[in-house]
Amino acid sequence: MTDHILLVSTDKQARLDMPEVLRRFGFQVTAVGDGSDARRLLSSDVPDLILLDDPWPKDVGADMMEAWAQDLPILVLCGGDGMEAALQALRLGATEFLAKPVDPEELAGAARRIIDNVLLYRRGEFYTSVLRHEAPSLLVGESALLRRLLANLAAVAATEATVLILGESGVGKEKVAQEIHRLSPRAEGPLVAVDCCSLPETLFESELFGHERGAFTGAAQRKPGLIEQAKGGTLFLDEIGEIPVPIQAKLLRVLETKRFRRLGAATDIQAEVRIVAATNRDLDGMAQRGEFRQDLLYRLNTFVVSVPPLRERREDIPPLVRHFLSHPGLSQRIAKRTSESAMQQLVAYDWPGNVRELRNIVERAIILSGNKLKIDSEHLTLARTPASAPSGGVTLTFDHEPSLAEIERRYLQLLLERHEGRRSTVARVLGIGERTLYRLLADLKASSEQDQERGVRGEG
Ligand SMILES: Nc1ncnc2c1ncn2[C@@H]1O[C@H](COP(=O)(O)OP(=O)(O)OP(=O)(O)O)[C@@H](O)[C@H]1O
Repeated sequence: MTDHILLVSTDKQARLDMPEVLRRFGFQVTAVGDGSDARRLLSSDVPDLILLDDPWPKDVGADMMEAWAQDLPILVLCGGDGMEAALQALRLGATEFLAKPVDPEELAGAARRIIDNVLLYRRGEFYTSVLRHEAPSLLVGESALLRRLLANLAAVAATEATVLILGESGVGKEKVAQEIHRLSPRAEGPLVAVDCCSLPETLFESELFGHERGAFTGAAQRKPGLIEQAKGGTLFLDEIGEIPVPIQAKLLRVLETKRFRRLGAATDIQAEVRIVAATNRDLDGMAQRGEFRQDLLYRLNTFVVSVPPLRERREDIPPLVRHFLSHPGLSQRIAKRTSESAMQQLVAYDWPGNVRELRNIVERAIILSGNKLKIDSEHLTLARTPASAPSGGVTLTFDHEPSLAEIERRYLQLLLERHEGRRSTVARVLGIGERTLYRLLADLKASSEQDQERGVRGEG
């Protein structure tokens, strides 16, 4: 197929001669004398290259050049004293320039090279995107809801839009963030995940934005923050509802201006990141109570992805079970299957702890079934559904006089089991914030690692 060049030149003689020369090298050329003719032609036909002759027409402004350069390669021909024009053209996105007078062969050679390069680049882009999309999704499942979710993810991944992921605890919000990153043009860059719940409030700012040397006592070195570490990639802010209000204002500035400042710095830095955030909290309610900035919420709401709870997409349960059974970390390298009745039980269960709970149950069943190939109902330790779960009293029994710390630990374990690890619910029952609960859980984890006795011995 003949490659098509659009020549834009105010020089009438050039509009006659140059197409003649280029045609000899196998190009098809259309010549126009001003920007409006060029625009008209571009609205109906897409050339492979724009050849822009200096001095270019008065009605070809910077905006027009930039718009052209977005879609098409531009080769600029500049006069002996036209260096300034050439540089400006390059700044606006032109691909290359040649100084006049141009040797016909050199001109044809440059045009051919540029067109071929663009084609190669576009092919590369196409196949990369095909491969990326054809690689199995990180999100396992076959339900219509999940397929719709994946289609939304693919659409938003291609853009730079900020995404807010909503959903119950354990539903797969972090997996969704990973999938957005994987499908995005930033996939080669880093994905930096920040658990806003676990970052102590005092460290939050310096961790996120970094600090200069001497910014505060103990800041012996300049330290880039997580935003900088995510440069060229994606910054995933998990549990964004936990961000302290003063930091929310600074984060809003990053979203609005793409700029931020290290602690103790005098100048701004460009934030070259795409931000994806997630929460299981009701940010609207928080905003109404003044716990979350309305303007930040407004910014985050640009594109909202809601991940449905597992009980609303039960078709995903069998493929997820198979996925976890074949997970090398979990399967102990035995290809296990579930009995029909076990699978039926799993599909019928309500999964208040969502996919995380399913994963835990499968993990436990793998262990409990020992060397048996088949996982049966007896290996499933499904909790009582919330409807049948005790809602009121609690009895903790000890075979000795417990310390206060022991009682606290046991009670936390009980509540976690009862509420399927849903931190927000447990925090509400205890009347504390999720951040405080997180700290208690970290202590619990540390002490239960030392404690060989597992599980809850007493309950109401
Ligand atoms: N569709 C899925 N396919 C495969 N694994 C999944 C899927 N959804 C969730 N998981 C797995 O379930 C577990 C919980 O998922 P994840 O951590 O993404 O949930 P979350 O919604 O971010 O939880 P939280 O609200 O507690 O932060 C992880 O082990 C994750 O790999």
